[in-house]
Amino acid sequence: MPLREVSAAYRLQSSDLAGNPGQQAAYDSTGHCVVLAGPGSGKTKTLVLKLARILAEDVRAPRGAACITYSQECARELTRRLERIGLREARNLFIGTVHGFCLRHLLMPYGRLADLPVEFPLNVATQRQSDQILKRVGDRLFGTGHPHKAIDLGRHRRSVLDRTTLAWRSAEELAAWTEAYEAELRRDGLIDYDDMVVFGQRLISEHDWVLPLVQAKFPVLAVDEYQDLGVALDRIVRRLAFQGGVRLFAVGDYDQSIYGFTGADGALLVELAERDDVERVQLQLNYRSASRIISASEMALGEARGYVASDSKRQAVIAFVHCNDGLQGQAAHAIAAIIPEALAAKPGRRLGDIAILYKDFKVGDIVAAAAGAAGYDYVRVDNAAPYRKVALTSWIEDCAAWCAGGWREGRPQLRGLLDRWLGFHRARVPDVQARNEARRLTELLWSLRADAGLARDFVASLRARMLDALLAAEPALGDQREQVVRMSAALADGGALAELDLSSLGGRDGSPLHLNLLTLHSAKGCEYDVVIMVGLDLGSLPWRREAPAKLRESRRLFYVGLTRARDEVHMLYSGFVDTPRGRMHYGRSPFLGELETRMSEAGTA
Ligand SMILES: Nc1ncnc2c1ncn2[C@@H]1O[C@H](COP(=O)(O)OP(=O)(O)OP(=O)(O)O)[C@@H](O)[C@H]1O
Repeated sequence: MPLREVSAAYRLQSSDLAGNPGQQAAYDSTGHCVVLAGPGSGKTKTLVLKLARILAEDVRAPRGAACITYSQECARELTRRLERIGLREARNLFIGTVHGFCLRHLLMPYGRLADLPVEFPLNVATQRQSDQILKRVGDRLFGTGHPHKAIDLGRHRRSVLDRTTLAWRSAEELAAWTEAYEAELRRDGLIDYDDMVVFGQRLISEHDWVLPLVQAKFPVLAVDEYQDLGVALDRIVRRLAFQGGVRLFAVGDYDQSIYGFTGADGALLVELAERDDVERVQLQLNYRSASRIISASEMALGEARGYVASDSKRQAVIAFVHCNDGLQGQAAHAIAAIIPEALAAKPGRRLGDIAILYKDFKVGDIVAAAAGAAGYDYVRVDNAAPYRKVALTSWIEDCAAWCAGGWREGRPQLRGLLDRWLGFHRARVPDVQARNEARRLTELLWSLRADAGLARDFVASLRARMLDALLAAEPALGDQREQVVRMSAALADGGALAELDLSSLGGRDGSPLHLNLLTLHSAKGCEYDVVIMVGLDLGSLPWRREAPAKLRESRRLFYVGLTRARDEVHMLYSGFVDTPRGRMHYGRSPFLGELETRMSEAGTA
């Protein structure tokens, strides 16, 4: 794409980098480059602009770039940021999760040619199917009520890729459980989510012929949030970059590594950056947070990183708030006192600038009930949300945003919606069919434009007229279909989102009018003026008697929460937790005590 086609927004944003030597060095890099930097330092911004530059200057269509990140949420944020500077997902620009990349760009095109032990076309198990098989097999092997946990099986499976090693056999029962589970999946002709990455990795590692094919299509690979992407992706990246001639641009932050429990290992990022053939760039400036929040977050982490605020004069609120009536009281205080005050504190501040963060969906239920009772519209991202954000549900939400008025200003862009639609098809769609599908979808979306109306009618029309046919024809979308069905159920009479209107469905991601309720894990990569963390009690964050590695990860989770804030952080606690054995007065989170002491020693309390 010639540079002139890249937007004025690109030129404007890239000129920002000139004031920051680290960002500029990464932007000017010509070989493999890894950017290591703290929160709010502009890693993602640099990655987005660098990608635009590479596509404008170094790579010519039909060749392009693959941009991989941790979650669907992060992928969507990248898509949005790229769209803002005039780039959208296309045949030669993949933006998505590692699972999506492995499925669409490794297994679907090349899997048949390798002797992988799976059936084609690929049939992906729904979450429910894989949960059921896992339980059945576990009960058969170890008896009902056995102590082994699915989460441990998942971690073992993801972190030990070579099954001939001692490391695999060292957890004998988990290994046996995995093998029996996988055998049962295969008998049903299924693969699961983790299989996509494991088989993608095998394809890349064991078949030299795949490398030039991937390199021909994607001579550039960009990775965001590298610290959370795990062992399999790390192997894929190294093989493509150092043996396959693919140019790598990766960004990440070891201190924000919070997925060790799934098998991710932040040290892989650090090792990658230390290679002689990789240019390592370190960024020190934080554009997001006021300087008191930056120094408090380093104190919370217990490591001096020397990060500096881009604007040293900004004021911050850092509050430790004791609510003596438990989580309900914390949620009520956040809603009734903190939010109205925060809204009044800055002209133009809206609900979308505020987030309440918590450990898990059970706390989310309590917070959501309080927000709902106060009449606040909110968007909730946790395991109890009515449906999970997967590529298809995100696409439906974006179509809703377009139909609810976004079409007037091209937000999101119609072309991007059409390209994503074509990307859901198993095989590359022939040009004639692609044009036909694009026309049909354009006509459909055009006819569904409305400034008002219920989201349920919109989703029903989209499904009936195009989506359900695709879902029936593409077994690889099995797990995504489940989420679409859950979305419809939530929008139906009596469902959790029964009254949702079209624009609210479209605004379920980053809407300025919705309060954000998220788990600490899902808040990664996000930023808000005001961050309210609830449930900061010992026995919750952290658990009591966590092993040292787990405790370090909990501390990093707390750090991630703090560093989402631009102006205000409110940390709520009660000094006790309610457990199945009753109320336990373990005290507040030790992270709070340490932070308060360090802040008062430093004179910043
Ligand atoms: N050179 C710059 N000049 C002005 N603002 C910038 C610059 N670089 C980044 N920013 C702004 O800083 C904020 C944080 O940027 P970004 O989200 O890219 O950081 P990050 O390092 O990816 O953060 P995190 O790791 O916490 O997700 C954004 O609002 C971004 O627009």
